[in-house]
Amino acid sequence: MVIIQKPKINIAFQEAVLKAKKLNRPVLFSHVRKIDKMDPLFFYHAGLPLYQGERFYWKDKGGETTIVGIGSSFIFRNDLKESRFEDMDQEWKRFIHEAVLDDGLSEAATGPLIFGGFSFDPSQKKEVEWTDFSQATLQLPTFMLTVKGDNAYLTINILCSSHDEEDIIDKYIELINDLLNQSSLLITSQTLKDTMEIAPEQWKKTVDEVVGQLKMGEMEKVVLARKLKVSFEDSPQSDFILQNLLTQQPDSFTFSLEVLNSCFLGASPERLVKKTGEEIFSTCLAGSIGRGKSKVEDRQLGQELLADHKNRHEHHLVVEMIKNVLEKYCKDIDLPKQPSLMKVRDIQHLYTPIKGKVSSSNTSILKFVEQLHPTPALGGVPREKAMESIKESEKMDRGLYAGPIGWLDAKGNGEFAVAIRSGLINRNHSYLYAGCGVVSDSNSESEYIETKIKFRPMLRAIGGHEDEI
Ligand SMILES: C=C(O[C@@H]1C=C(C(=O)O)C=C[C@H]1O)C(=O)O
Ligand SMILES: [Mg+2]
Repeated sequence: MVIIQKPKINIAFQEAVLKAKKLNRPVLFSHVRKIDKMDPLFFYHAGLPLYQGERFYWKDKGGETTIVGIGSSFIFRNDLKESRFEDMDQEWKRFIHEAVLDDGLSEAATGPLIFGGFSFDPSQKKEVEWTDFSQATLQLPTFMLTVKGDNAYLTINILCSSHDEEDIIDKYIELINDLLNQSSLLITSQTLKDTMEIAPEQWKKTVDEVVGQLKMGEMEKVVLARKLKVSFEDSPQSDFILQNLLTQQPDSFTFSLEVLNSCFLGASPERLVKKTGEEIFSTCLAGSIGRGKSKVEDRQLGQELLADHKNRHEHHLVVEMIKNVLEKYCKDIDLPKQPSLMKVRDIQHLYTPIKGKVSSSNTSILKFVEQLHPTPALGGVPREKAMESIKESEKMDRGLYAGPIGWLDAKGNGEFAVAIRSGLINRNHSYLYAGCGVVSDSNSESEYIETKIKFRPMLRAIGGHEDEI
């Protein structure tokens, strides 16, 4: 049983309250401590009764860092089209500048941290299912569990106002002790009523039209996506879907972002960018083929993908673009000459990891997010033209799908994945998204099948069956 005791926190907390009174504006108090390791899903689920709509979950691809946030001490929202990354960066820096940090550990991904997502295209007309999200929605959790290997850390973030009394800390200590001592994991499943593909034939026609434009040399690549609408008997719990994603897609970034009545979640194989101190990591992931039924068939398919001209072209465009961005802001770049294969449960991809060191230590992770998003793995080449084409031909709001999702801490560390293999839950409905890179030698039927495979991870996780589409 973990018990957090008051006296240790008290002095720093009083300092924050006094500072808020002196400045006459809210001041963040953030306390970090090491705790006994616990299952992050237990912690997430413990927050369900009191904090549904204010939780998040993040596990990185290698399972090295898991972060769970419960309760929202502050929510950073931005609806500006042009400057949302820069604004968020500035706002976050200002916010933590005045904070009182009670943190003797200085571990990455602990202490004040914001987690959230950016929409794919802020100039897209918003559809009703995305109402709960802004173009940038990042949450500073009240209680946060960070698990790294065998170590676990608890962060408490309290936004002290000038009217707060020093004893409000008691309320938080009581709440966190309840959350930490949750002893059972009773996650309820839900019944899926109906699954509907949105205009599949129309989508194939659109792919044909775009292929026509690509053949005329108007663009080199456009990523086209489509969606599935799923209805449930009752409003589904994100806990259930998350639990499935964690067990069914162990080699992916797994994320859940609950905001008001919605939850956006998924299991993506694709890193956009990670920053640890001075080090920058990104991933070029594009070009796909299914998994084989046997080891031999699987290896053959992998070899076929590595040798396939159309897929290599799709991939190459992504490598060139990410390389250009890293060359602008980094030194000591390490980029393999040839792609390798990344295999996840349902699909294999061409994969080229890339890393470097920031040339100037004040280049923030959000600068990289701004420069990289959208890579040609989700947008296209040339970027602006492809974005216009997507808006015109897809006729849907991608919302947070294909956008950057992840976290940054007060020390400048962070990681963002590309929010693919994902879906939105909104009351009794869920919307799943999948896309594919269209190039001049694409075939609409094969691209359709590729998106079908990419729906599978989410469809399975929400309790559906792959034959349903
Ligand atoms: C667009 C998606 O995936 C992207 C497209 C890929 C492709 O077309 O080969 C491969 C990986 C992802 O970068 C998706 O999963 O929705
Ligand atoms: Mg493809």
